[in-house]
Amino acid sequence: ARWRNSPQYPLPPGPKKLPILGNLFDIPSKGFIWLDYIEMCRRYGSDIIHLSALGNSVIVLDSAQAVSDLLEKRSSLYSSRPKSIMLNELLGWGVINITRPNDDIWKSQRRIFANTIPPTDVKRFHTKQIAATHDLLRALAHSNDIMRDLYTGTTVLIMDITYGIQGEEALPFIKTAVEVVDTMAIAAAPGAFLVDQISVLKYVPEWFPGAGFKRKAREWNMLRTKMTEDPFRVTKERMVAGTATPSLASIALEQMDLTQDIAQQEELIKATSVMAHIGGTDAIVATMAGFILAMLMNPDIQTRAQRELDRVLAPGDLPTFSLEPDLPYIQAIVWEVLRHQPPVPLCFPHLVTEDDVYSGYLIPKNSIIMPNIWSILHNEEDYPDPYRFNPSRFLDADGKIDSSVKHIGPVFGFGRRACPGKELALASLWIKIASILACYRIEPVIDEHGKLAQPKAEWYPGMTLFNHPLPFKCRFIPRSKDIEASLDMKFT
Ligand code: HEM
Repeated sequence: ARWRNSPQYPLPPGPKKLPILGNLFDIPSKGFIWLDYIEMCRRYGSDIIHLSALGNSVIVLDSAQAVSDLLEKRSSLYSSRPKSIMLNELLGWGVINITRPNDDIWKSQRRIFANTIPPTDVKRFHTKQIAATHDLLRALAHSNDIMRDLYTGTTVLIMDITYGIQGEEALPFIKTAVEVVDTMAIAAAPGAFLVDQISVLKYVPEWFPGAGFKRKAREWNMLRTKMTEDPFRVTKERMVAGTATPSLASIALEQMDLTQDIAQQEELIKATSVMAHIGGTDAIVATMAGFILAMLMNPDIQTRAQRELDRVLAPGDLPTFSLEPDLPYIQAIVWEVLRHQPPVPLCFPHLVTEDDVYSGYLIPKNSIIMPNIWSILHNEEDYPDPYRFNPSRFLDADGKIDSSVKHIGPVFGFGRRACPGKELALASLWIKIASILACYRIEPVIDEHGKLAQPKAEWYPGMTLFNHPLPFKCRFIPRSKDIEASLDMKFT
């Protein structure tokens, strides 16, 4: 085993372990696994439980307190990542920030992020965010595939921010990106591939019965290379030609230390860029789709948001970032969408690098730590009636932001590993949500009997670490023709 028991402290509670296999059959593997883990913690009456499977030690943390005590306050111990053979080695993703152990390569990539997308200066991307939002508004006017339009809009923006690849030029990159993110989500889920439990399996030849994972891995690795190399090449060519616009990749390339190994620095920038592309797409699309569903299911909330916008905007105007302080209800909607359906409900697993003791329990070195973000954001004490979609929970009696309500920070992870795209993501979501509500009434489609067909609001039920809605249909009905001029288009 890669971890060991201690004679002094017991392991945290958890299901009974079988010899060798441990809890292999207790580990949830069907979908919505965050709910299974909540249930398991309840069963053992503990906000920290222990599981093991074929030599891996897994700790599930179920409360804000435990997560803060360990992942935040003891961040130096709890900020590595488990090694996934499927994801890191066979698919080749071991080079990017999110999968990297807490080594120098990881630190360098975080530094590139901090220098090129600084959380204190997301303003530098406001113009790009507004342009992408207006493109999305135009696309939604005639949308017959909302998910596709949300993906397109999100990818176009992140390609601009990451590589300076703008508008329609970005479209060819989208197909690869969608496929890649799916493969990563499947490969990253603990227990998804047996190869991660039994590492010698990686040497099995591809044609061997049962070695389908190797064929998959080879195809998925080719996709990764394509997604990493193609856009980076474009940025470099443009820099040479003098036609590049500022982007994460171009700024980082300009900031390279020419006295050091250039090839090595380029590899780091390439990895940071593809990471931004991946991190900046899927969670935003899931959140936007979740927002649209929430508006369809809660027409009164939509009406209240539109009233707030109508009080602040002149007819024909679209929201700008300077209006943020005047639109607290829109802010509350953004937070509530993220809280109600967090896009990455079990975070990305952390790894503890030393033996530790917490609440009288041993946390063995090399344990995989799974903080349950879903559970933290559905805690009844912090968020009464947590399954109800209710943006007002973030506001006081005067409709202002109530600073005593717990912030949705956990949705972006913890400690030194916390999402470096947080501020960029919140700004993108805010402007898109405010603008869609200003421009359109979101309505169900009309069925063959002439009745409003309320969508079912279903979420992907398979085994994945990413929580996202299944495709659905709705109508975007322009609220006023006055906006046509701002968008430079005609609605009909
Ligand atoms: C709604 C949007 C987003 C959500 C909910 C989200 C959530 C998360 C979460 C939960 C983690 C894991 C943190 C941890 O392990 O403690 C993470 C990591 C990360 N995210 Fe995001 N993210 C979002 C958008 C973005 C964007 C826009 C970018 C980049 C432009 C980005 C880049 C990253 C990177 C690079 C990491 C890895 C950090 C590391 O391992 O050091 N994310 N994100």
